[in-house]
Amino acid sequence: MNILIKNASVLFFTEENGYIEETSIGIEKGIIKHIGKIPNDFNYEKVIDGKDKLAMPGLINTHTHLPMSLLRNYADDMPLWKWLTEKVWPIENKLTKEDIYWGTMLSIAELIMSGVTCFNDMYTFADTIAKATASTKIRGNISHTLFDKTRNDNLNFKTTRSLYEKWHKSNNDRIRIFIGPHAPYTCSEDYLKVITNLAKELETGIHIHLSESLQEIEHISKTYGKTPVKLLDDIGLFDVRTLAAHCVHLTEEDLDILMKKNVHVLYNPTSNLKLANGFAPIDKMIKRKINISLGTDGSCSNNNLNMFEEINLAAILNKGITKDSTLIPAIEAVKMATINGAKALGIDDKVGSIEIGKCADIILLDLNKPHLYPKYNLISSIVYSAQSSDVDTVIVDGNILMENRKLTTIDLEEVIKHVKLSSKRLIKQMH
Ligand SMILES: CSC[C@H]1O[C@@H](n2cnc3c(O)ncnc32)[C@H](O)[C@@H]1O
Ligand SMILES: [Zn+2]
Repeated sequence: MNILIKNASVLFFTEENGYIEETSIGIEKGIIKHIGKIPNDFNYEKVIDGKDKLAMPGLINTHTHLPMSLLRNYADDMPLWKWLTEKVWPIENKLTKEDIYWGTMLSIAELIMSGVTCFNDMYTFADTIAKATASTKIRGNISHTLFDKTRNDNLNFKTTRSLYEKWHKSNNDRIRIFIGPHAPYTCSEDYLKVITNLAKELETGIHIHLSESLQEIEHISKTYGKTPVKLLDDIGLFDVRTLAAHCVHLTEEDLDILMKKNVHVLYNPTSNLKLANGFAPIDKMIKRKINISLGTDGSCSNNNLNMFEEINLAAILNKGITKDSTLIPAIEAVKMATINGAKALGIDDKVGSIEIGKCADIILLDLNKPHLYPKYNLISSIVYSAQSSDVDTVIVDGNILMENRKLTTIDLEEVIKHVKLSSKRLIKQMH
């Protein structure tokens, strides 16, 4: 369906900055074909009135565990290791394929309703996650989590290979498959080497948790006599595109390695705070021009998938930590949630900004809200004042997934019905 977004305030990026311009966007076969003057012969089936609307690139949530919304508010106020081993892993062992499906559907509904057009996920039953992604038409980068210590996985990579063959670049290239080793403390050195070779063979990337807690640093130092970053570098893992979630505890040498090897850091401020892991050295990463994108982590450690909260937190938290009010400027926080995520995933030629030739992954915010007046600076409005419920319309690949806050590809009542059944059964099984 061709769409005309007429006279909206539109957010554009420049290399160093960004600006807002009142203009129109013509979308043809899922692609942004026109910006500004729309040619008279442009045929469209749908007009979206841009009055009091801000059009911006869809948000990219670069670190999720979608099925974990089933575990929302199940395990709180605990440190990471206790949280994983005493609460999360025992209940995850009880999850069925159906639970995974409905938990994922619940998360995708939440993502779309809060302006996310693309996610980067890591979980088991990834084939089921891919099915939910395909049916809802959201864009998703998916990895099947691999462990060979602590928990056992299929060490022959059968699941990862078949996931890749079935889904990589499918659904008009909305779905891509990465390899997902869980972390340096749950995967052995040899296993990580084989994983690196698999990523090279499949020409895809790696999504991993890295240097998240002090306990991880101590454990890896005791086992290998080096930091987790140095361990992965020595293995050669960074020779393939690496998306590293958290990166809270880093030495200067670690930071230099991440910079040299173009590792993409997935920054999860809420999760880092809630699991009491600390503050990632974002200022030092910025100085080294390391690409930083934002993520929520799963809904059991956040406990929502609201990227507006992460944008706000990224901007204000780092000012407080460094006592430098210029760090991170509003536009930089917005880029972390959009174009930087696209760069991490290697799809910045397709999405992440509103430009002619890119896919139409666009969201519209309703500006006619008390907390968004006056409109002195709409980039500041996004970062310091907007709420996820201001998202009115969501377009992915030219498909309208939400209009006037109504989901078009998800029956939310049905999803909630199944989530209630799954959560009741799970809690019974745990007692
Ligand atoms: C079974 S697939 C993914 C695996 O990762 C666990 N997980 C979720 N959040 C975190 C985190 O912040 N650090 C480490 N591991 C995490 C999740 O519970 C799953 O077991
Ligand atoms: Zn995680």
